[in-house]
Amino acid sequence: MPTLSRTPSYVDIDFTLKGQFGKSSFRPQQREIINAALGGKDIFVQAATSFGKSLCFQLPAVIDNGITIVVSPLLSLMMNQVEALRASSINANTLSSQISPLERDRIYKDLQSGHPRTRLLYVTPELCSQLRFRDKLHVVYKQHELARIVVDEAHCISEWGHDFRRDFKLLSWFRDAFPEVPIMCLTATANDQVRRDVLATLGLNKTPDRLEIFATGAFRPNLHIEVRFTKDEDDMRLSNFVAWLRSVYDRRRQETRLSELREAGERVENVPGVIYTISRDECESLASQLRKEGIGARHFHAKLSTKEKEEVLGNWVNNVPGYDVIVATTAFGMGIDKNNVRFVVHWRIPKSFEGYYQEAGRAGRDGNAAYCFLYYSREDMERITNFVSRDRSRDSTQKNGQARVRSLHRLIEYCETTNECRHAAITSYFGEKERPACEDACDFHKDAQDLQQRYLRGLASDEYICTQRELGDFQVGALDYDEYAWDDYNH
Ligand SMILES: Nc1ncnc2c1ncn2[C@@H]1O[C@H](COP(=O)(O)OP(=O)(O)OP(=O)(O)O)[C@@H](O)[C@H]1O
Repeated sequence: MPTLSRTPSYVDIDFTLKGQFGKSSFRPQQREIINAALGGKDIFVQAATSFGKSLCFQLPAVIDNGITIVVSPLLSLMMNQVEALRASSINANTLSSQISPLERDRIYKDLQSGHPRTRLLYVTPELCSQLRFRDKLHVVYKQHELARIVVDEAHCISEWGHDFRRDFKLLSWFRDAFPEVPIMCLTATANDQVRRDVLATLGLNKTPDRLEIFATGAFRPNLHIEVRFTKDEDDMRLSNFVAWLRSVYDRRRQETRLSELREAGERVENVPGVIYTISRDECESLASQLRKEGIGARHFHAKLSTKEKEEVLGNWVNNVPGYDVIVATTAFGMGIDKNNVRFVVHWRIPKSFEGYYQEAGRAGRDGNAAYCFLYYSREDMERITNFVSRDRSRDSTQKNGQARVRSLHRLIEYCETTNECRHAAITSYFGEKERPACEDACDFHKDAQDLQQRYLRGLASDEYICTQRELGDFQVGALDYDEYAWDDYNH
């Protein structure tokens, strides 16, 4: 059996952090995770969005001998990470449908050499099942150069997870084929059941003394979380959102703030944000309505060409005027790492609790205050429930179907609850016992009475919903969901 040459203990990880990644210090727990990885442990990391999980495998990959294989569900996520690593002069590549045949051959030759120059290779789970790729990994393994397998967004392995993907289950092959090669898996959104399932599927639970679990909790104290109530008959979303954004602009126009902005070379309207909608049509029409209100909004969904997507994303990331707000479907999500996103708005209730929090987690990655609103109506709740039930019977496994329905029910419950801290509801959903120190970072803590009144005034009554349900008003189709907004995945 090939044994891997592990990194010597005198390696200075602070030096690599500064020199190669340009960061001055580790965030809490990153050092411990990286040291455990360098010690050859299997690792499960569950940490909040924007924690800095990527560094936990990228830094060891730079230090360790050999190549690190990173399995990732999304093309956009891979491309972003590869670009960022290359910008730090790290030899990173991706083997995906996005690269040219020439580039692909070059990478396969690199693997075939047994001593690849590539330090991090990003691949899809689908590729990991292909014989050609597996054969090349065996060559590398025999040369003791397979340093680590990383499974990013590891909740996709579990049928109990909201984003289950069948090909992730087949990753169990890695432990069987390369028993000594350490495996690291990372996620922001796993409850206990998902975690157990991930560890069992990857075979990590069979060797508990090799395994270290790091769970830092889901609480993001800088996110101000609110649910805003509305109904079809008196839909206030647009006026409410525009009024809120204008009030933010007005605050930025006040004298002291304005001079600070001038000094920083920032525009008043450069308040970057994302609005999540569910249908492509709504995504386009809302962006256009916002432009009519003088807001620099652009739409983003799975049906845009790669060139269009790159243009919208690039201009938004670079704070170009006219690209302040992205109106997107879920095609825009994981892997978006813009640090000054000041708000994430859910225009309608999303399909799952985990999806909601993952998307909200795009906000405030610089640690400064950011706002997360979810516009909730009972009519949407009915529509999305019908949609998820249909989806369940169509293409998911029985377990996964149940898990999705349960996740949506918990999200509905969360929206309809007015007597509890939002952050506490979220961390409790992810199985955490400790109450987060929210202070006033949610609608309940800001003004519980106002929340209760908005709830009573804002929603359609149960009787009305019952009648409309009987009339068949909430059947799937009424909203034209961007079902495979997920078609960004590399199927
Ligand atoms: N020690 C550090 N010092 C400064 N910035 C850091 C540090 N570690 C990570 N970051 C930055 O934090 C941001 C978030 O990191 P990363 O994308 O790895 O988050 P994540 O934990 O994967 O979050 P998500 O699950 O939301 O994608 C990145 O811009 C990254 O460069």
